This record gives sequence, structure tokens and C-alpha cells, in this order.
Amino acid sequence: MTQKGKLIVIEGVDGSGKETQSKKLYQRLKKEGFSVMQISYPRYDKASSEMVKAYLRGDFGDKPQDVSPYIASTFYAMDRYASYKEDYEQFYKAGGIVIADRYTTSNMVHQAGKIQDVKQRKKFLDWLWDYEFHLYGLPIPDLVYFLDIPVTMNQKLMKGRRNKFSGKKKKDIHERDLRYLQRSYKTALSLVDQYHWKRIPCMRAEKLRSIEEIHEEIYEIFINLLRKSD
Ligand SMILES: Nc1ncnc2c1ncn2[C@@H]1O[C@H](COP(=O)(O)OP(=O)(O)O)[C@@H](O)[C@H]1O
Ligand SMILES: Cc1cn([C@H]2C[C@H](O)[C@@H](COP(=O)(O)OP(=O)(O)O)O2)c(=O)[nH]c1=O
Repeated sequence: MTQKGKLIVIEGVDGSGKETQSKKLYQRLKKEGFSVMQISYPRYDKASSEMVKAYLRGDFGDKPQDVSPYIASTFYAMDRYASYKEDYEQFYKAGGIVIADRYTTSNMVHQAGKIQDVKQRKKFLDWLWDYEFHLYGLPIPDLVYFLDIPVTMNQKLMKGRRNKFSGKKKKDIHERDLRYLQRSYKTALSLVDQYHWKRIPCMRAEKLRSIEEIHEEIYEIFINLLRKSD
């Protein structure tokens, strides 16, 4: 019998602190002796992300809306399937804890955000669930955090940041479309309740909370999950 591990996802719009918080959680759990590994999507250094890069570069259109959410989702899912097989399937099936910076949940946020009609959006989300978790057989996350930071604030955090795959200052087609990012953010807030994600408010009294304070909240929620599943 396989002893399934745990898949923990850190989700949030661009520049919300996902990389920072995934790293901190990983380092803390490792230090405490847990069997843990970190993954991050898209895997820009792998061939399986070529279509993702072409899409984000604007090869298929300058605007996110130029590519159907169904088609764009298949690009990202392909990279995740390759990563499951290459990076973590065995580790996860042996009971390891996997911390993911973005996952299928990013398609739920950023691709579903392209669809305004409620019925059509639900249809897409059901299709996506079936596609990534049933057809591709990817693990369903045990815990999803959503780092809640208003788009205006994350724009400040991202200022001057280089594009992750080109290394240049030019932003990708998602990052340069403020209205699209705002729609993705709104979509995410509606998904938090629907899918029982843990919303982590990154602001208090109009100020950004410290990286350390946010980390403590994330860590406590994770430890509680472990206690419950013992
Ligand atoms: N709570 C915070 N307070 C101040 N700066 C932060 C905070 N969280 C993240 N940052 C900074 O904001 C930038 C974007 O964070 P990052 O973790 O790379 O976001 P993401 O992975 O979501 O794109 C980084 O320079 C990071 O150091
Ligand atoms: C992993 C993933 C990302 N995306 C989107 C979110 C981002 O706008 C974009 C690039 O992701 P990423 O480089 O992780 O953005 P950032 O580090 O700035 O947060 O791709 C999806 O639409 N679906 C996915 O499955």
C-alpha cells in the first residue's frame, strides 16, 4: 500500500510573497526534521514549460484574453505532469511533504479569471479539476494558502523585478495587464470559500505585515493540519 504524503500549496497573485513564504516554510520544516521538498511552477528551466513561456511572452497574442483559458491551462498542466513524474512522485508516495509555489490552483485563479459568466466559469473549473487531477492523475492538495494582498500593493513589491524566464525588465502578458491581475485577484477571493483555501491577509491597518509574522501564521496552520491527520 502506498502511504500518501502531503501536498501544501502557496497561492497568490504575482508578487504576493509566494516564493518568500514557500522557502521559509520549507526551511523551518526541514530544520525540525520533517521529510520535505519544494517545487515551483512554472518550471522555466525545463523543456516542458516552452509553451508557457511562448504564451507569457505574447507569441500567441499580446493580451491574456487572446488565448482561451482552456488552451492556456493545458500548457501549465503539461509542465506539472512532467514535474510530478520527474521531481516528486516517489517522494510524495513514500509519505514526504511537498511545498508547491503555485499549482493547479494558479490555473483556477488566473485562467478562470478570464471567464466572467458564472455558469461558464463553473464549467471551466469542473473541467480543469477533471483534467489535472483525474486525466493527468496529479495529487490533490491537502492544504492551499492564498496570500491575500491587494493588487496595488503587490505592484509596488514587483517594481523593478526582472522577468523570471527572460531575465529582462519587460513584464509578461499577465503582469502588464493591471485589469487582468485585478480580475484574477477577485476570482481568487471567490475560490477561497468555494474550495476551503486558507486566506492569509498580508496587510493590517493598510500596512504590509512582516514576512516573519505571515510565516508564523502559515506554520501554525500547517502544524494544526498535521495534528488533525494524526
Ligand atoms: N511581507 C512582506 N513584506 C515586505 N516585502 C515582502 C513581503 N513578502 C514578500 N516581500 C518581497 O516582495 C517581493 C516579491 O516577493 P516574492 O516572494 O518573490 O513573490 P512571488 O513569489 O509571489 O512573486 C520580494 O522582493 C520579497 O522579498
Ligand atoms: C503555474 C501557473 C501560473 N499561471 C500564471 C500566473 C502568473 O501570472 C504567470 C507566471 O507565473 P509566475 O512566474 O510564478 O509569476 P510570479 O512569480 O510573478 O507570481 O503564470 C497560470 O495561469 N497557471 C498556472 O498553472
